[in-house]
Amino acid sequence: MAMVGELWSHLGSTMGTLMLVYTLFKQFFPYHLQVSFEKYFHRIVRFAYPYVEITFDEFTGERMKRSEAYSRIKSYLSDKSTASAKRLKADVVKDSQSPVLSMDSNEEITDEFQGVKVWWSAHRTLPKTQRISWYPNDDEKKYYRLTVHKRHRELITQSYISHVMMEGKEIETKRRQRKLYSNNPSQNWYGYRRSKWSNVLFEHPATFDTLAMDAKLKEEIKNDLIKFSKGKDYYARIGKAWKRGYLLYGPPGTGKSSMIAAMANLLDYDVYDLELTAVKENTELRRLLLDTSSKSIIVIEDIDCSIDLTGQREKKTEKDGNEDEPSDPVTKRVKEEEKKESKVTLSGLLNCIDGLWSSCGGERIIVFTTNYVEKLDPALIRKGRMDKHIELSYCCFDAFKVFAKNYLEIDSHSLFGEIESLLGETNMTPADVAENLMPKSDYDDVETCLKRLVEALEDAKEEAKKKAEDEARLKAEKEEEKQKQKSVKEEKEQSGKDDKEVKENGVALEAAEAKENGVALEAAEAKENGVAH
Ligand SMILES: Nc1ncnc2c1ncn2[C@@H]1O[C@H](COP(=O)(O)OP(=O)(O)OP(=O)(O)O)[C@@H](O)[C@H]1O
Ligand SMILES: [Mg+2]
Repeated sequence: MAMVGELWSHLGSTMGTLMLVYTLFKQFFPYHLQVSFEKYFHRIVRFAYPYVEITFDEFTGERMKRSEAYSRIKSYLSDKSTASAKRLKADVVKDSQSPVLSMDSNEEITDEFQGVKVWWSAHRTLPKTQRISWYPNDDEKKYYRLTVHKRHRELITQSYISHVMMEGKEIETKRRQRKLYSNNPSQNWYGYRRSKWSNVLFEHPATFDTLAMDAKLKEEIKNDLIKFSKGKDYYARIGKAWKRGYLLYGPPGTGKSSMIAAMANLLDYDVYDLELTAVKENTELRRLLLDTSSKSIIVIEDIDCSIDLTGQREKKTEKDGNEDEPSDPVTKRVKEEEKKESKVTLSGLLNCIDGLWSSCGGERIIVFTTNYVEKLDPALIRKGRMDKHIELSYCCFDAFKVFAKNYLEIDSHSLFGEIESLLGETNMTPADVAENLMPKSDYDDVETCLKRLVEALEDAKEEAKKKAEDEARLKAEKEEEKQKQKSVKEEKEQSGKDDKEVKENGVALEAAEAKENGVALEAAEAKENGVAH
């Protein structure tokens, strides 16, 4: 690859002559003549200049999002510039060891495509007003410029640029260190850091080989993921956004987070760990998701704790709020505003998962985890949103064998039979099985570790039995208490009935007596009247 100095030799004698005229004119003519000459000179140069220039800015769009084209060109050129550019910049670090080199500002290199020569240069423009600051200037603009002869315009715009983008992406993918992102609170989104996500290198060692679970289920999940990652054309053909949702549920310590790490390692994806409680509202959530890259897994852990799924939490906060309601109307208003602000609603989340926004930006996997699947709103986990529901449960014998292989490097042992039947009788999480199997000192051999597990399983079985007995006793006591209360109630009702009868009888007696008395009185009166006549 030749240096860009060659570019000028291609401009030919016309440009050379023009430059010479310009220099002479500037030296020998007075200033007021220079000004009007310069105007015409630039027009002539533009007319005679036989090249097309294309600029690629580092940031584009209203939201000043980093341009993907810029990063791809950077990767593409870094390969080329390592061999030819004189000033290089070491800015990205791969495998924490080898720095990745790229072309420094104002450096230029040439490239060749189908026999056509093109020139690339890196630029940086500084703001007009300089200010003293510790931080890099926000107004600083970086860009690459591609220069090519006019007659190759079509080839360059139609084929060369796509070739650069594709190669650049491939180099990026090969080189990139996978990252684990976590969302920043929105007050940190602007200003110097200007980032919605913070990241660290993703170095979780879990893989599907180290994941202890049912072998058939494991294979099924792996195939599902691989099929998804290769499904670009398929998804385009059936008219679906290229994304897939997984719901991982099960008790604590059954490997939900480990499975997410294994998924990322299998597919070579980044992980975005989205903390929903730090997101104030639906629009913020949308912005966060728009700012994720393709080939990524977006994770919302413990989804049941992160969002008001049923409306109950909302009611609860309102009730709580009433308890210490401020009397001052201004504070009350501020509190109300705050309450209104900190809300990501279920519908907002659903919209982000499979609304129109969700299709922006290429392949993505969304994973929700929960310990309580029954608490989740069916709308959230219906197929199409969470396409695959995976239950991670207590350790089975298949899962134990994976641990035995990984932790103790054994495929069989005389204690395996006993362990298998104990695992069938009692519930122990993979996390607990792993902890018991792990050698605790250099003196712990295979036998010791397996025996420790057997003991732990027996203890767990005993405990579970005791717990079941206690529960049964408690249930029986409760039942007895209920029966007692029932019979007391019945007795009371009975005695109430008796009282009523007594009362009713009393009233009837009184009525009969009154009647009798009334009749006697009337007879006496009639008699008296008769005597008088
Ligand atoms: N299925 C498994 N395979 C391999 N290791 C496991 C498995 N389950 C648990 N572990 C081990 O137990 C530890 C805890 O597992 P993990 O964090 O994946 O559980 P979890 O299901 O995400 O739990 P929680 O619901 O509390 O978040 C991990 O460090 C891992 O080593
Ligand atoms: Mg977890």
